[in-house]
Amino acid sequence: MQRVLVVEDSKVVQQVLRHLSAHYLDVAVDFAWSLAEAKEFIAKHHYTLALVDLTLPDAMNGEVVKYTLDQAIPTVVLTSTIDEYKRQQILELGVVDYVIKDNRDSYHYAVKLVAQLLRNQGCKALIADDSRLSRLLIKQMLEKQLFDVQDAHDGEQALKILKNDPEIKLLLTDYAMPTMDGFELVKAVRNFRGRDDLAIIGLSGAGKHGLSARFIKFGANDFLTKPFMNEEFHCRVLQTMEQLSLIADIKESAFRDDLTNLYNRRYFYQFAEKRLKETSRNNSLALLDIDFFKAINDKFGHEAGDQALKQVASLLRSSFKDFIVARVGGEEFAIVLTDIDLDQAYQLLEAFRVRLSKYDFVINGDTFAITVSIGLTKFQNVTLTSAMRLADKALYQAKDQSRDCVVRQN
Ligand SMILES: Nc1nc2c(ncn2[C@@H]2O[C@H](COP(=O)(O)OP(=O)(O)OP(=O)(O)O)[C@@H](O)[C@H]2O)c(=O)[nH]1
Repeated sequence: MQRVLVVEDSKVVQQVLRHLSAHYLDVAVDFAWSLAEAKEFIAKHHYTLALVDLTLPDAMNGEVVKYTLDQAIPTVVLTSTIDEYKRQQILELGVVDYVIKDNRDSYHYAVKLVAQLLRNQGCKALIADDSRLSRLLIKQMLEKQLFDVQDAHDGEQALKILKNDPEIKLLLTDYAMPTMDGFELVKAVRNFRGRDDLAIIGLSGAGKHGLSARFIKFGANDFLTKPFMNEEFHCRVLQTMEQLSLIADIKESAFRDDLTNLYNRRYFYQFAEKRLKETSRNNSLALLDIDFFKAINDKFGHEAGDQALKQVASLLRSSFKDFIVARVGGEEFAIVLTDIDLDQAYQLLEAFRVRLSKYDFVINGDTFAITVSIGLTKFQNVTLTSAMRLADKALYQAKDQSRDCVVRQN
């Protein structure tokens, strides 16, 4: 579990940071007023990151920063003033970055920076550069941002690594390299990894006019000229990764059902088509429909009906953790059960049906029961249309029989 420590002695600033953390950080956050209190927290918990004020009543000269770094906690510094000397001092300590507290937006920036760093943790990055020293320096800078970093000494090696590891999310590539230069690499990579799936930042020495535009035209997300300042590097990488995260969030929410947060119909159809192409896998498809749902709406109100749908979704999610569950209609759900045979799928669905029928739905003080009818069919070597037709036919048979049952069609 990720955990963040914030150390700040101003009541007002701490309040603002609490508010922003609750909004942007989906992890446990502890707030300390002083170095002494920070030490107590650190003795009790493991922290992924610290956001600390440089000057505290019991640590006037940045001792808190030295302490968090000594404890191997990546640290972002908050400071009210900065001059070149102080900037050098802070950076030499080895902090991730510093934020100047000169307006309300700086707190916003600081918390969003922490949020992106948390997302970077465990995220894979690749450096392609023929200079060993350059690779080493960039590696250190990326590791400060919590990336898991690999490196390649030329374009060909980088391409091979990228082909074998779809989890790499960031590529930093130099322009001039033997065997395959940065442009060729970017062009080749874009054939199989899109801009919103892999971020690419082009790098090159100063004075190479026009390289930045060409890098971007070939498919890079951004460009940096060497030598770059620490702050510029961090800002560019963070902004690029933030864009990638935003696109991933938008894509994710486009595939989710608003009410239940299960996958929606659109996602289900895309996923199901993909799964059907993997002909060697043993799959089943189930369509599940709540019985007499209209009566629940009529008796307890539409709002209670919504709550009931949410609870059914939550039971489905916990019972079919290893499988894809989607809400495909008002009170209709689809499940693709992968890598198990039809008999095993039947047993799982039957167990769910019994579990649900015994569950007490308590909504606004009313307690009621819900049952479901389920149609099941094999999901292999068929078209999606015919599998859906078969599952639907089985579902109608279940409704015709007695409801509250599972019917399968081979
Ligand atoms: N509260 C709520 N109701 C919904 C939602 N989507 C669909 N419904 C209701 O679900 C009900 C479905 O009714 P029917 O198709 O007649 O089915 P049923 O009452 O479940 O009967 P059987 O399926 O035959 O057992 C309708 O009253 C819809 O208004 C929703 O998002 N929220």
